[in-house]
Amino acid sequence: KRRHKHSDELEKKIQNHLTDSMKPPGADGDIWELFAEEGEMKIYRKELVEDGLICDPLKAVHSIGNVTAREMCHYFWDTDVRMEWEGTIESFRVIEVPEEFTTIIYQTHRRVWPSAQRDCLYLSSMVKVDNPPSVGDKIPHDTWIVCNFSVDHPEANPVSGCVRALIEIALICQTFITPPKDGGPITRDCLQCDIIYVANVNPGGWAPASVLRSIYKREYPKFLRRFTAYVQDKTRKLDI
Ligand SMILES: CCCCCc1ccc(-c2ccc(S(=O)(=O)CCO)cc2)cc1CCc1ccccn1
Repeated sequence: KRRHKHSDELEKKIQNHLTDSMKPPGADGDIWELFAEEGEMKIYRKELVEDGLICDPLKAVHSIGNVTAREMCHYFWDTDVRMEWEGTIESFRVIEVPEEFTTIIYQTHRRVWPSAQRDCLYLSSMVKVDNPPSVGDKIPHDTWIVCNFSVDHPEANPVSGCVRALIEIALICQTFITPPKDGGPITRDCLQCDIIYVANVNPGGWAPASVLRSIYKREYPKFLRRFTAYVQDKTRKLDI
């Protein structure tokens, strides 16, 4: 059961995301504010201040065609392509690979004046979910999750001057297949991928509420637009 130091914590977090994060916003009686909407993409936030720090939880739901849940999670998890879609990190290093689809990453984010620069040290794991809860009456073909959460590590060797931000993030993707009416083969056009992205970021130290909230308001929609477009582009049939 315990494959590495963080196995138990990882399992618990994945279970929590599958029960809590997969509920549509508002189902849990919580009041989510819809703050960005573009087509199928809807981004919700809550205002949360902990110890005087802005820790606004974020939840985004999206649905895109022509890709599978595994492709979405692979490109989100795979550090080989991280800098191709991530716009806010200045540098990152894979510190340790505890097991095949689990890495421990140290990354620094671009500094946002007047706040101090932030860094993150987190475990990132990609897992296929066996018995997913089905949302509504659609039956998913498969469900994948990437779970990123802050951990400690002796070899982080942090950049001096950085304030350590703490993150709890998950990308949960489900593939839905609509076979062609004429009984023909299943192609990419039969695929739909439903996406849930939840992010809880504690900035780790003081930053003006107005600065933080404007960063989140700008960066999350940009990230979801850019990342989903990136995966659709990487998986598109090669133009012959
Ligand atoms: C003064 C700035 C304080 C916040 C700095 C901060 C901290 C953490 C994060 C962040 C955001 C997404 C992830 S991830 O989804 O796991 C992907 C891998 O990188 C991990 C970390 C970002 C940012 C910078 C602000 C910001 C907010 C949203 C989106 C992008 N940038």
